[in-house]
Amino acid sequence: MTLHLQKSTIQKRSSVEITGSKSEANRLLILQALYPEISINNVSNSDDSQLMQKALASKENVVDIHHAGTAMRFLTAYFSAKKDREVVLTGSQRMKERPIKILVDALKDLGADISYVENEGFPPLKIKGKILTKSKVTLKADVSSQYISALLLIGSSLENGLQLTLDGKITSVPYIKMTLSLLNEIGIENTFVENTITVKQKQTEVKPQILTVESDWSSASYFYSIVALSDLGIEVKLSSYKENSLQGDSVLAEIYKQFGVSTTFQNNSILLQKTSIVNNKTKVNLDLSNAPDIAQTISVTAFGLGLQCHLTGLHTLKIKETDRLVALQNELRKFGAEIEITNDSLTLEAHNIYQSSNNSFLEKFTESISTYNDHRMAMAFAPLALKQSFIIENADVVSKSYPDFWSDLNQIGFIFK
Ligand SMILES: O=C(O)C1=C[C@@H](OP(=O)(O)O)[C@@H](O)[C@H](O)C1
Ligand SMILES: C=C(OP(=O)(O)O)C(=O)O
Repeated sequence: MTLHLQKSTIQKRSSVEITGSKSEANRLLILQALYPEISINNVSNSDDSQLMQKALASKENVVDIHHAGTAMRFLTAYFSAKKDREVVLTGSQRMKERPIKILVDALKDLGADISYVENEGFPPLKIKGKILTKSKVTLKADVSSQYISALLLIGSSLENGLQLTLDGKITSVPYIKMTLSLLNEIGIENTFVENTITVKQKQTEVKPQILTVESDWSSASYFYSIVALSDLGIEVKLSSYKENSLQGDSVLAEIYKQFGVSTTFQNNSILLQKTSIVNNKTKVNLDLSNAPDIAQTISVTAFGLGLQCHLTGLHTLKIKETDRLVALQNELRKFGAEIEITNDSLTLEAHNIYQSSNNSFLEKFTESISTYNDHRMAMAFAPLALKQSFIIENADVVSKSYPDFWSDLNQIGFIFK
């Protein structure tokens, strides 16, 4: 689907209900498969969570999780420890390029039987489930926290629990803490001290309980960007959110203050308001190693406001749905951005493209934005429609995390052709 976004203005006041966090949902779905006493409310309607549910219910020999990174990693651990189940776990072409050796080696150290079907170090994987007898393992922690969460999620079902030693600088830490908090919520004891995490074996039954998934903060980021690029006084209310979130991307509330957006927690909602005009001399300087999924949103917001911006801690972006650093560079340049990237950083120069008279830039702009099979490319660029009309290619990629994205944008005032 090619989407022609028209230059739009959003309503003065609007509200949007956002689907559950796919990160929380995919963890709880694994835990529910291990402990059926758990019920889950507000499961994400994202493709990634639908695929996780389908995979867990499947009796087939081949399980295909398409683009879903968390499903790939979490199910690798889950199937490894599932006695008498043999499965080939595969995914999209991109998934076959996303490394998994660190997790596979750690599981093998615990006793798992996993082999590579195509290329060493990458999916698809042939997994022969068995009882994992060992409990101590060391793994590299600077590539993806999902390998760590995958192990932690099955830790309490292992004979002797789990003791992980993390090697190197730990990346995406809030996602590891989210996993541990959810384990805590269902009564699984764990500790995280310096570089060692322990998960105790579950001795007693998990109590029947309902867990409610908070709405997705990464999805909220696009509304932060929309409000930041809108006029003073604009308000968008998002539900359902809480002040003490398990999601690291809730740091948005703090980050977007420098883009003139205030956040007020009200019952189960957040009210985003454009409360100040941003000085064009503002220099945005952020380390996003704890919140990699909002790097694209923040880059586009900074560009839309014409601000200088230097983002670091982006070393994981190259192995996500696409090489997000290259994708951002290619697409922001189409809008006239001066942007430089390294393997772990991105720098944007200040500009006054949108301040210059009569949208002179707009007339020059004919290209359309490529999305690289990456939902976040489509969603991060959409707010620029508040500045000018443009085309988004393969706009349906958004369904990976946020299937209702375009209808929600339409509801608040975005116009499409
Ligand atoms: O555990 C999770 O739910 C996630 C962890 C992060 O990945 P990395 O740890 O690979 O950075 C994040 O980018 C991804 O969208 C979801
Ligand atoms: C990186 C992401 O997802 P995953 O790694 O789970 O595919 C994401 O949603 O931005």
